Amino acid sequence: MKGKALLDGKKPVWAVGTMSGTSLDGVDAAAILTDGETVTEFGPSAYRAYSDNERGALHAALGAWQGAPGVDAAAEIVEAAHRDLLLDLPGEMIGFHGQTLAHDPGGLGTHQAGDGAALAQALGRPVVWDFRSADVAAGGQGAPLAPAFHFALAKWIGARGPIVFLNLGGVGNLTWIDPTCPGPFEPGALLAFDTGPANAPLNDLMRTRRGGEMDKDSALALQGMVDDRVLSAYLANPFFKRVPPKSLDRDDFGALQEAVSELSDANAAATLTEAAVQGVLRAMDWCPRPPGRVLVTGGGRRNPLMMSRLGASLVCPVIPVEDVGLDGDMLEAQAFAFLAIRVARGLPTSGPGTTGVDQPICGGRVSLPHQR
Ligand SMILES: Nc1ncnc2c1ncn2[C@@H]1O[C@H](COP(=O)(O)OP(=O)(O)OP(=O)(O)O)[C@@H](O)[C@H]1O
Ligand SMILES: CC(=O)N[C@H]1[C@@H]2OC[C@@H](O2)[C@@H](O)[C@@H]1O[C@H](C)C(=O)O
Repeated sequence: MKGKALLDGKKPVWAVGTMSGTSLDGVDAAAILTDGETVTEFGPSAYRAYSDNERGALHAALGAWQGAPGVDAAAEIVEAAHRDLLLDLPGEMIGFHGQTLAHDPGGLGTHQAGDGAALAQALGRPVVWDFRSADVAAGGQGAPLAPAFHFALAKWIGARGPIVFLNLGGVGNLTWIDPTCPGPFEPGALLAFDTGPANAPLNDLMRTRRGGEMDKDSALALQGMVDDRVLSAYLANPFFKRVPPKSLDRDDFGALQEAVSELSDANAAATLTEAAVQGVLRAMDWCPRPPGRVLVTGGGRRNPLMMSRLGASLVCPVIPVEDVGLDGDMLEAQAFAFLAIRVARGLPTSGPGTTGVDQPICGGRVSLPHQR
């Protein structure tokens, strides 16, 4: 269904957005009151962790496309987690991202597991979903999509000059913003792209070698030394020279994972942490003008080594988004609530500066309850 029919006028609406991110830790859900252009109010949020079994099944389905073995099971895990989580959260509309299993914008497309139409039926509320496919079909990267929300947040915090939002999730992505532009898709307002792997390779290392979930508080990396040979080989990847916008699949840097396999646990963790940092530093070189601040969101802002290395390497302050009154655990979920309202109003969700698509485009499908 066309989004435009769903919401007329500019009255702010409560929407709930969800994100099941590339770290595979669980599902975040957060409500915001918005007209899709400005944020009026932040609402309640909730988190549902995946169990070890669920995470294992999702992990096993990574890289799989529709119809492949394991994909239906993965989709059911994602939908069940959302049914649990969303029952108690208010919101007239849901922005459902799903779980990215595979992302190949120049080739096979992009694949988020989870059926928004089934969720709309189960929850009795309209669900906006499949946010990335239309952008990819139009020649865009299909990611990142949070930048339109980052732009609204830059206005919300009263930024007067260029700033950067840096998301350190499973994959890293940054958004450079000129908040003096009237809208997110005016030429020059945004430049956004993925920076490289962030927490995903570290999480995988901890899972396979230590049976853990993450390198909590950089405990392991702090005991190790960066392997310069592995790091240089990683940084020679042509991805870093590619002009943005550009996006990544979670496991695009498999060679890095392989290269650290010969290192000790601690040296591997130190090297993967530094690889995430170096990806961001390379990315910062693409900023059209130096930002006044880098506002960090996503779980990596809790990684003390990653944060101190970034802080020591960049000339501007690098601070968690909490320092400007935002919630770094829920920011991406909030983004998909915001994007849902944009879709419902027929507003663009991506543009040349964010996904490289030729013209701003409104992605996302709307499914109403009782209408499959
Ligand atoms: N205290 C901590 N110390 C080190 N790392 C942490 C800490 N807390 C969280 N993390 C890292 O952050 C990850 C979760 O980040 P986040 O929730 O932003 O990822 P995501 O939403 O799945 O990713 P993406 O933005 O790629 O979709 C954890 O899996 C872990 O790697
Ligand atoms: C294909 C896909 O799911 N990409 C994610 C992933 O996780 C971080 C980074 O890679 C970013 O490009 C994107 O997510 C955020 C929410 C985005 O679209 O803005």
